[in-house]
Amino acid sequence: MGVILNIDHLTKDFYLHEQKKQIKSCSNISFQLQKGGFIGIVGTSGAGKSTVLRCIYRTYLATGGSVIYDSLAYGPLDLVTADERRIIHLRKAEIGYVSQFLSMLPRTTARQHVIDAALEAGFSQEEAARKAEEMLRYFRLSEELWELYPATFSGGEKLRLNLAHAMVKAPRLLLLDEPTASLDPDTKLLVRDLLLRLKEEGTSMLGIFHDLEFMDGLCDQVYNLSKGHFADKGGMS
Ligand SMILES: Nc1ncnc2c1ncn2[C@@H]1O[C@H](COP(=O)(O)OP(=O)(O)OP(=O)(O)O)[C@@H](O)[C@H]1O
Repeated sequence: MGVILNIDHLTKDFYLHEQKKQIKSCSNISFQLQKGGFIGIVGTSGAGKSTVLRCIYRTYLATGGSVIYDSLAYGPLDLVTADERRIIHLRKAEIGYVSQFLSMLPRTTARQHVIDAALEAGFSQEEAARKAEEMLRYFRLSEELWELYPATFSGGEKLRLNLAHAMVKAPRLLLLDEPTASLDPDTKLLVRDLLLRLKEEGTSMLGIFHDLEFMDGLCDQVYNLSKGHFADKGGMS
């Protein structure tokens, strides 16, 4: 199968200019994700879990180390140093990211937001519209909301829209930052089923979840960031 993501001594420091203070967000993180694999990330609060995902997605620029991603478009590429144009292409076509927070253009309806993601991934207009509907239905976003701007949606509605937006692309690599944090148990199960389906279809995934039960049977390995090594399946070793 091979390795899709090789993270080597990844380090991110922040310098707070006003306080003249250096913050170590994550230090010397090294692990590999196999193609089609699913690694769950655990660790104490503040250990740097979100920072690692953001450095991979390049919303944060790492201060040290490398993140070699075996891309379809360019072959093996260091996401820490890759030029912005390539990063933008990979986000559109290959790498998905879901967090608890919705980020979208202000005057875009819920339906259009998901269609845009499918178009970016290369689907035709007709396919994009069909796939967007399928995802919105799957995540049970009420049809009454489809033509509205999501600014007024509830937390759970925003999250379900986020999931539809990320998953409509069926990305090659999916980064999940606590995507189920504010969901009810039924919707959590929907997310879990879809992640299992994506896994069967070959998507490689890296996810932060606080719910260890949710991770059970989904993740092949659990990486404990605070301890810097792979933990038992329960994630607590
Ligand atoms: N933009 C930023 N500027 C300054 N410090 C930051 C920034 N982002 C993260 N940090 C710091 O880096 C450390 C790690 O944060 P991060 O959000 O990655 O932790 P986490 O393991 O995901 O925590 P939690 O489980 O509580 O969400 C924290 O001390 C945080 O304050």
